[in-house]
Amino acid sequence: MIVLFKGDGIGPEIVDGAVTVLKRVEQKFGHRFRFEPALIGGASIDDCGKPLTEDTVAVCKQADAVLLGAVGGPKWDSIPVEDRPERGLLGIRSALGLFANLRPAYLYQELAAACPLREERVNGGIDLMMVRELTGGIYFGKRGTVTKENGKKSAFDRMEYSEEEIERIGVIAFRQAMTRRKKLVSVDKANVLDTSRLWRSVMHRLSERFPEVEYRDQLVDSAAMQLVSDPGQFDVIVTENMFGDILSDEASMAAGSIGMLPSASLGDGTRGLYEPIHGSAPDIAGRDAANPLATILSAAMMLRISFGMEEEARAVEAAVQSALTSGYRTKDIAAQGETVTGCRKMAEIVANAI
Ligand SMILES: NC(=O)c1ccc[n+]([C@@H]2O[C@H](COP(=O)([O-])OP(=O)(O)OC[C@H]3O[C@@H](n4cnc5c(N)ncnc54)[C@H](O)[C@@H]3O)[C@@H](O)[C@H]2O)c1
Ligand SMILES: CC(C)[C@H](C(=O)O)[C@@H](O)C(=O)O
Ligand SMILES: [Mg+2]
Repeated sequence: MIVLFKGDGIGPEIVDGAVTVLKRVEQKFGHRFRFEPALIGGASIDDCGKPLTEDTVAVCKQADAVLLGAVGGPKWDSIPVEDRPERGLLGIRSALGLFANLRPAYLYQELAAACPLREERVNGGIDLMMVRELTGGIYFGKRGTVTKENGKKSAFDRMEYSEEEIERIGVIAFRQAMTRRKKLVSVDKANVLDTSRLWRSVMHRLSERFPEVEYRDQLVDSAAMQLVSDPGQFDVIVTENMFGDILSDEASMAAGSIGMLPSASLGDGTRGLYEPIHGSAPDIAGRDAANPLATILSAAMMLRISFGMEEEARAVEAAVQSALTSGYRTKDIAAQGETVTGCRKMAEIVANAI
């Protein structure tokens, strides 16, 4: 069973696109997926006042996989942070124990013109895997706002990591590297933060267990710079929650658009949550202008990881490649003068190419 969280903004449009493709996979390969629609984020707030309910969490715990569009938008921006749509997303990641977030960034040759980096920076190709810790760090630490004696406020967000949390994400990253080009960069801020120094010492220990992996550490500010100056050098990057959030949006531009980057959030078993890395894009919502490919590629990751359907996953990825090779472009990936295809049509083109 697949829980479908359409969410907010462009969420319904891009999830519909992914479902169009999954229905084609059913037809072509003789499967039958059971889709279970559920509410999260602003859609859930509008329905019952909460961004995620216990009943919804219970349904997700019964599921094989969860496919999510995006949450959030201006309508809910003035709600206190604990009740905002984004809390629903953090809540489901945490409730399902999804500590490992895999965010592959790949530049399709056809999209080189859409990439804002100069050609010589990307012509060696870009194919990297960001492994982001997802249920710890500053996102989940103690936080608060206090009023001081002088009447002014002070706020804090605490960042904490245990060795166990670092080790389990590190193991995932080293294993990813072993299945790829065997290069791993761990990104931290060890020249300032204690959490980063602990992070680094655990990664060093792990690197002895994976001697075939060429390992190095890099400070986050320098990594941010290198991601735009020479993105092709990276194979696997492992980093903590907030650095990974920021660096993956940055890496998406090396791939041409944030509308191209899928993700898988995983825990100990095969159940996963699959979602594009981008948000609800309120500026283009409801206009059939969103790029559905990140969500479609997330569905491909779901087929591969949660359902063990390698052939089907490859068929979806090949269909995305074929749509791009045939010249179809949503607005975000269209170079000057290229014809623009809408969200629904793009999904149909991909589905028909399977
Ligand atoms: N996983 C999630 O659900 C998630 C992720 C990030 C942000 N958000 C939320 O989304 C809301 C909007 O955030 P934001 O504007 O900072 O980031 P965003 O990722 O929604 O949008 C940033 C820019 O990228 C464009 N964009 C994003 N996805 C696109 C797609 N598929 N096709 C074409 N263009 C696309 C948008 O139009 C916008 O110009 C906020 O409420 C934020 O909290 C949710
Ligand atoms: C919406 C927000 C909570 C989320 C995050 O920061 O993890 C988003 O930016 C993402 O990248 O999935
Ligand atoms: Mg983000």
